[in-house]
Amino acid sequence: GVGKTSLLVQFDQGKFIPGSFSATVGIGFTNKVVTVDNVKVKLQIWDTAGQERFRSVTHAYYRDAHALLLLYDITSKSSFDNIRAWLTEIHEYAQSNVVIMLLGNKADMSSDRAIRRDEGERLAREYSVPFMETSAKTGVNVDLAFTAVAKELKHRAIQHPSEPKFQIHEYIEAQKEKSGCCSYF
Ligand SMILES: Nc1nc2c(ncn2[C@@H]2O[C@H](COP(=O)(O)OP(=O)(O)OP(=O)(O)O)[C@@H](O)[C@H]2O)c(=O)[nH]1
Repeated sequence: GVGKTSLLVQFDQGKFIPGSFSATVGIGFTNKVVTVDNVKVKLQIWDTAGQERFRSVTHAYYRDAHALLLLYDITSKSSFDNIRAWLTEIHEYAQSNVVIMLLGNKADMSSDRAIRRDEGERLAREYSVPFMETSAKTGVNVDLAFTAVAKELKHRAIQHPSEPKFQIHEYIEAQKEKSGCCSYF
C-alpha cells in the first residue's frame, strides 16, 4: 500500500486515481517509451505485489531486472523500516550491478508524515543509492524517478568514449523538486 501501482499509473497516464486499485497480485507490467538524450528507451516496468504472501512470485523477477525502484510511504514508519530487509533481499536475488533508487512516496501527505526527508536521505547514503520523495497524487518527481533510471540504463548500454560518465546522483540533485517546500523563511 505504499503507492507502487499509483506511481506507475501517474508516470504512464499522468493521473492519480484515488483508492481505486485492489492490491496487486503477483506482477503487472507496463511498457513505456521515453526519450533521453534523443535516444528512445523502452522501459518494461514490472509492478510487484507488496504483500508477503506473493513474495515467491516476485523473487523470480529480481534476476532479470536492470533497475529497481524501492518505495516506502513517508506516513508509514513500518514501510520505511522494511527498506533494509528489501535491500538485503535485492542483494540476494538481483543482479549485482542493478540500478537501485529509493523513493519516499506520498510526499503530499505532510501532515501525516512519520519519516523526515533527512531520514530517507541518510538511509540512501548508507546504501549509496539515489533518493527522492515522490507523490503519485501530485506527480511531484514521478517522471524524474523513471527518467533518471532510463538515462542511467541508456548510458550503460551506449557509452560513447568521448562522453563523460552519467552521474545519476548529481542529475537527481539538480532536477528534483523538494516537496513540501517553501518553509525556509
Ligand atoms: N495521498 C496519496 N495517496 C497515495 C499516493 N500513492 C498511493 N496513494 C494511495 O495509497 C493507497 C495504496 O496505493 P497503491 O498504488 O494501491 O499501492 P501499492 O503499493 O501498489 O499496493 P500493493 O499492490 O498492495 O502492494 C491507495 O489508496 C492510493 O490512492 C500518494 O502519493 N499520495
